[in-house]
Amino acid sequence: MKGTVYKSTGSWYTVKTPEGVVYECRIKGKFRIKGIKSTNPIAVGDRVSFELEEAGDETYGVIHEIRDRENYIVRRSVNLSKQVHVIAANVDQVFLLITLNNPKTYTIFIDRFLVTTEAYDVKTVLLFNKIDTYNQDELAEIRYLAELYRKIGYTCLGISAKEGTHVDRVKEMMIGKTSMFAGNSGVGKSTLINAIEPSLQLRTAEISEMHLQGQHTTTFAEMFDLSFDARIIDTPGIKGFGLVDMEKEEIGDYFPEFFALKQDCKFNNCLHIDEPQCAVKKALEADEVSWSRYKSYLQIVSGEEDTYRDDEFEME
Ligand SMILES: Nc1nc2c(ncn2[C@@H]2O[C@H](COP(=O)(O)OP(=O)(O)OP(=O)(O)O)[C@@H](O)[C@H]2O)c(=O)[nH]1
Ligand SMILES: [Zn+2]
Repeated sequence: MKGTVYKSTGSWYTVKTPEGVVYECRIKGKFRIKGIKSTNPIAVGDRVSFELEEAGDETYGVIHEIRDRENYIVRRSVNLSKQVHVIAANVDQVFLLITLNNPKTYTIFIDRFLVTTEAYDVKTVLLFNKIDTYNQDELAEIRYLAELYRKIGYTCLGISAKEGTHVDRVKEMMIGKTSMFAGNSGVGKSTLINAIEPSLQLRTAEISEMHLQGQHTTTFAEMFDLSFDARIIDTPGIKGFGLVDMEKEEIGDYFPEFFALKQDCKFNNCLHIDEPQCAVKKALEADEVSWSRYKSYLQIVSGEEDTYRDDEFEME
């Protein structure tokens, strides 16, 4: 039998067949996924094959095969330095929620996020939320940012999760796909998800209670079917994604507008910093590449940790 993993608790996996039948499954033997060392062999979103087994009067599935992943997103493991935790696999798109204030989303945060999703090969849509609260100047700033990222190739949309503005357009983009929602705490992820599917009560309250107690309980991702042929993967408490070891030379490739110019740089391993005849620097001087993007790039290449970085990229 074949199915998709909707939930995992570590030892049990909830698997749903294409017909919509749900089975609790275990794993048989060891699974090694090429190229990564992860604490969990199977993640939410994985497509698996399993066989049913009987134990007394209980029936459960035994997973014996996992299909190649289209992509996957990881979080660095806090305790085991080289190991990562796979948050989700086979993600069609991530919606990154951005607000100008309450809370402020920094462009370095957006750019770091986009580098990670580019590296994971996951499509990202930028949603500028809370447009109902902005004055003319702030709206102009949103328009400027949206234009900047649109030019690079990212879909951008201004929304109000609270008032429902453009929520229909977000829903349209979700049809037939598996989506995730990310962004700083307080940008409106839960409000948006509730506007998209009011019947879906996500674990928001549960998480804030956890915060109050100051516990760092491991929270697991979970996939939900929505009422309009769409799926979401809910990952409580995750604002951004962790990135596994990336070479300096690689980072520029995850800035699509830099990557497009790279072939015109004199050196094919150009870091676009001090090298002569660099096409990216030339484009920068000509205002064809954004300075704010370039600044983010320099910061990421230098390995500088911003003060808020670890918070942003780990579990809360
Ligand atoms: N005015 C306005 N307020 C909004 C909008 N979206 C969310 N909010 C408010 O912003 C606050 C935070 O929203 P949440 O949906 O809890 O944010 P979140 O991203 O889920 O936050 P975490 O659970 O901490 O990650 C709430 O008070 C919401 O009512 C919006 O479009 N306009
Ligand atoms: Zn260059």
